[in-house]
Amino acid sequence: MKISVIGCGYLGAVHAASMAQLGHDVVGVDVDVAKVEALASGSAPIFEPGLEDLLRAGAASGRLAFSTDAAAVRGARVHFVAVGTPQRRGENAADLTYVDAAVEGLLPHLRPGDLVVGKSTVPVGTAARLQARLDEAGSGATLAWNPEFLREGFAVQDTISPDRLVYGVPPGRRGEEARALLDEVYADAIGRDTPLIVTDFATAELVKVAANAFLATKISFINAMAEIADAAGGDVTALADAIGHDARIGRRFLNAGIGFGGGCLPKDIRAFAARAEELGRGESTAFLKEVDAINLRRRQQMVDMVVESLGGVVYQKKVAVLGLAFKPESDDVRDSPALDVAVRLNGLGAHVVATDPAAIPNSLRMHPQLGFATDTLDALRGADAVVLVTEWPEYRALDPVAVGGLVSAKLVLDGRNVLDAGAWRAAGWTYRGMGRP
Ligand SMILES: NC(=O)C1=CN([C@@H]2O[C@H](COP(=O)(O)OP(=O)(O)OC[C@H]3O[C@@H](n4cnc5c(N)ncnc54)[C@H](O)[C@@H]3O)[C@@H](O)[C@H]2O)C=CC1
Ligand SMILES: O=C(O)[C@H]1O[C@H](OP(=O)(O)OP(=O)(O)OC[C@H]2O[C@@H](n3ccc(=O)[nH]c3=O)[C@H](O)[C@@H]2O)[C@H](O)[C@@H](O)[C@@H]1O
Repeated sequence: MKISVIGCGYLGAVHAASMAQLGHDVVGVDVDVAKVEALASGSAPIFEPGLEDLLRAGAASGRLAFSTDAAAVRGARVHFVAVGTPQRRGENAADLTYVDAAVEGLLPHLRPGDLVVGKSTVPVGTAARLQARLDEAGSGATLAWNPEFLREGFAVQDTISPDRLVYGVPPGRRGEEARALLDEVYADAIGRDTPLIVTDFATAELVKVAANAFLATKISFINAMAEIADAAGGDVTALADAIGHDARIGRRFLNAGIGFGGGCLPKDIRAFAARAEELGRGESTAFLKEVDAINLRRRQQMVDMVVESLGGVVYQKKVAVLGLAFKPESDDVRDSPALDVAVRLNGLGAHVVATDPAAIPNSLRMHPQLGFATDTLDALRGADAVVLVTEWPEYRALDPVAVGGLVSAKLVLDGRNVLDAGAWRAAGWTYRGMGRP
């Protein structure tokens, strides 16, 4: 099937390349010229494991193309909208201007029977409004909402073999046709056991924000427990292991530390709460404000721990910051807790030398005032404190004995609770985690 993907960022680039991998003829459209040039030449503009291989394979097969020209979508039967829905400046609500512009840009090129599929994360009510716009313009096209649950770092595998699919479709015959087209799109992605939920627009939109709100709540819950463990002298890691054995709770997303970031969880819970307020149901999502508040204060708690461990003064102390991306296996620094900690320490006058396997270029663009080292050992050399804030495998694997000889003081602060405290202490280090004795 011929497919177009509007918006080729973290979501759209992977979606386009994966759809080509599944055998479709795909054109990706983006307004960013540099991004389109990179994608068209088979080079990934973002760090995402496996993406570059798919881009090359897609180009070689002739089934994957990219363009800045909206008219390139002509002839496609299904059009995925994957543009950004960032937080509106100075507000909590989502900015829908890109989604609206993408749909307006599609209108002149749609043929009756085409399917426009929303993938972006939007406030509930958006799909109904966009279907009305398609109808009012006389496009003859149908809208479906097919939220995306991929995780950065696993985006390709999550797209090629999703753990579930959700279709929000209009009622009646149009909905049946939409479902049939989406089934065709995903025919090779769906295993026999892949759960498929076919529902209305509002439910599909809500499933997405509810999922992210639940994940964010789980993380803030365990971070609140970490605060109590710190005050009472308990170990949040053992606590998470213990409660995680209860299958009703589960161990995943119970890792305490400096909290969640990225281009989605933080802005999605804020937009959800803002939309609930518009619907007169602000009290139903009031807890999300607490989830956000717990999350945001973890960053300062980490900074306070560094200051305290350095005797109250960080001015001109060399602090090696391990990690900048909001999570490992990504170069994404949108709302990154790790980068935030580095910036706050720098603001206090510390001589920050930050390192990250993938996120230095994005961090440098946003915060050129920070010091950077591409080599981990260079970052560690002469450090008065080592602060681990993104749990890349190479940082978890550091040998405390070997790196002990590089630093000025053997002080390590583990913002992700991933280091073996016993091994670091045995090598002569002062180790401090978050919510660990
Ligand atoms: N990043 C992720 O892991 C996931 C993101 N999402 C959602 O997907 C949406 C996109 O997110 P990201 O890919 O992370 O954002 P992004 O910022 O990386 O990508 C958005 C892309 O859309 C392009 N764009 C903007 N207006 C356009 C237009 N009118 N025509 C063509 N292209 C246009 C931008 O140039 C940019 O390349 C958001 O709603 C997000 O919440 C959902 C699941 C996963
Ligand atoms: O809507 C989205 O964009 C996506 O948002 C998240 O995916 P992602 O942002 O890629 O990353 P996660 O793995 O969810 O991690 C988010 C943040 O939570 C933090 N985290 C995660 C787990 C944990 O136990 N503790 C914790 O602090 C991570 O370090 C990271 O900063 C969701 O997991 C995806 O399902 C969703 O599609």
